[in-house]
Amino acid sequence: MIKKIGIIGGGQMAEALIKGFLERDLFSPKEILISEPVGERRQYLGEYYYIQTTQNNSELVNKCNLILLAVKPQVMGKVLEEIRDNINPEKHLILTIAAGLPLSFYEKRLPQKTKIVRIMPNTCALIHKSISAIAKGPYVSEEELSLVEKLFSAIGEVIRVEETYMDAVTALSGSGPAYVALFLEALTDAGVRCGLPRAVAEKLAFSTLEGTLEMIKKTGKDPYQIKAMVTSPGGTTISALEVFYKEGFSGIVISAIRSAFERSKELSKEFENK
Ligand SMILES: NC(=O)C1=CN([C@@H]2O[C@H](COP(=O)(O)OP(=O)(O)OC[C@H]3O[C@@H](n4cnc5c(N)ncnc54)[C@H](OP(=O)(O)O)[C@@H]3O)[C@@H](O)[C@H]2O)C=CC1
Ligand SMILES: O=C(O)[C@@H]1CCC=N1
Repeated sequence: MIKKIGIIGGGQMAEALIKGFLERDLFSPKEILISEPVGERRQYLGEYYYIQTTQNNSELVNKCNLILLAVKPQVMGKVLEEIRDNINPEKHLILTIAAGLPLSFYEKRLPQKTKIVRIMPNTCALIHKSISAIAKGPYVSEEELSLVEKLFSAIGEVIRVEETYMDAVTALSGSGPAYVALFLEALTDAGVRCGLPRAVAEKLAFSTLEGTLEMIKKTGKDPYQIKAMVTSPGGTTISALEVFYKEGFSGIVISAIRSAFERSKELSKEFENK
């Protein structure tokens, strides 16, 4: 059914997806066409992945029936204006990974009955460990949604959600790798503060995070139980936890993610008329 995928925007998420599609044999290089304005980047993508490249978005839409929009929300309005007249609702299935922009943003700018699926992956796509949430528009069939599920399985896990959850998904798992990286950085700095050489602190912090996640997965215990297992009466862990509780660690995490959630909602308003 899907003959060729056209990707608009050749940035880091697009590259992660291309890598996944090729590694899982979902497309051959000649079935992938990418549109990217920067010549150097186009050349890199073309030469490294042997895929076809263009700078012309409407030409890309004419040549492909599956279109993946991988540009920043700031330029999405302009891109939709460029491709609008080339979209055929019978032929095209549109996928978008842009943060914040609701399905209605695309519906307003594309021909009536265009089939659109909104997806929120994360950068762990680079190593096939993304979690991608997908939400479909009204004209997308079950078969088409299954196809999208299969495509995004190439870069990790896929979960179906209602569109109303997409801003929360973006705030939690879309932006999530940045929070985890920040926590790792803080753990490493803490080790350095306690006198460890940076390389040692980094190794301890990374392994601890990895081991804890693996242990939660393998034992089936929840984070509360794991925390209790580590916390000896009158010991070191409870001293640290006391500070986390006093300083409002969980409250900070919740407020930060709520802020990303609000920002995601704001984005659609900010770009509504662009
Ligand atoms: N980064 C992340 O972790 C995640 C990002 N997303 C979403 O994915 C989308 C892409 O993000 P990301 O890959 O990080 O961004 P990038 O900036 O890396 O990629 C976007 C690419 O689109 C190009 N571009 C700009 N204008 C046009 C145009 N008119 N036509 C074609 N291409 C164009 C940009 O070129 P130039 O550099 O010249 O502007 C750039 O190469 C965003 O909407 C983001 O919200 C979703 C989940 C996670
Ligand atoms: O920061 C952003 O807006 C994008 C969306 C999710 C991750 N990065």
